[in-house]
Amino acid sequence: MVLKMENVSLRRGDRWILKDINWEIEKGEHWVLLGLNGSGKTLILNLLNSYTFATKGEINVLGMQFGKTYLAERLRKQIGFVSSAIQQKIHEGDNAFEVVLSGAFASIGLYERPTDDMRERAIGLLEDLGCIEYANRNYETLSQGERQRVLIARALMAEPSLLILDEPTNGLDFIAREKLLESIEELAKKPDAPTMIYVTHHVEEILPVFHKTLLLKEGEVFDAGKTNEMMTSEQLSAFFDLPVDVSWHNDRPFLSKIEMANKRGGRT
Ligand SMILES: Nc1ncnc2c1ncn2[C@@H]1O[C@H](COP(=O)(O)OP(=O)(O)OP(=O)(O)O)[C@@H](O)[C@H]1O
Repeated sequence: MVLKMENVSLRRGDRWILKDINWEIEKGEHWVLLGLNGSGKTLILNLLNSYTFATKGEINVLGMQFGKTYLAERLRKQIGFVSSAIQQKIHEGDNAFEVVLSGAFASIGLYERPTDDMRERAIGLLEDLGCIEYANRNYETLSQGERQRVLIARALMAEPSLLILDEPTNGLDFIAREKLLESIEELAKKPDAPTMIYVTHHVEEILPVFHKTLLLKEGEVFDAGKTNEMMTSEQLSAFFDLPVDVSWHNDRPFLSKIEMANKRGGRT
């Protein structure tokens, strides 16, 4: 078991903004967390990041329970994060190599002296993610797509058991998005890959290696299970409260809205 959330709820004021979240992730699974804006995705990630604590319920990562402060540091190294929040914190002047190295210490910026093994690992990851040619460039000079690759390499430095990619294709053009998705797919297929959670609100970004999907709606689990069972026209029409049609191309789902005029004969 990699992650287990049991009846996790979060209250702010008199409102429950997460309600009874149950989610179990086994080793070797790759999951998508799909939800519309405001569905609670960031809240769940903040819980996993220990930025915030559950009002009710329990969270376990690799058998370690969250909320026990002495485990916070160890847990943080077990979970690799790629998110725009981290991107904004990267120090100006750090080059891509340094950004990747800092991942070994779960720090932003490099305060400790990296070992030769760490340097070698960082170079290997920069190569794997296709960013070795800009290893010496300052992070702030990189394009959005290049930055995301560097951040994924950084997140992998500490050899996490769980890697969370929070909307990694934000701000990427179509080509850059598809190229990044290709790299993520390659990464996920590796036998020593960490368990991955891909957080998105875009159905068409769901790669075939992400066999499991959790649908999050208004702070609650709408449904969770095999991706192909979640990605049906019927299921997603109920999820979005809107008649939609799911079609598959190259093992990836694509979503289109069903227009009222052809709704009668169009849906199966
Ligand atoms: N501190 C807070 N107090 C009250 N409500 C909050 C607080 N933090 C978040 N919320 C609410 O909880 C809901 C879920 O927010 P969250 O940011 O997790 O959504 P999200 O799924 O990440 O959306 P997006 O895709 O837009 O990033 C929203 O309605 C938000 O307004």
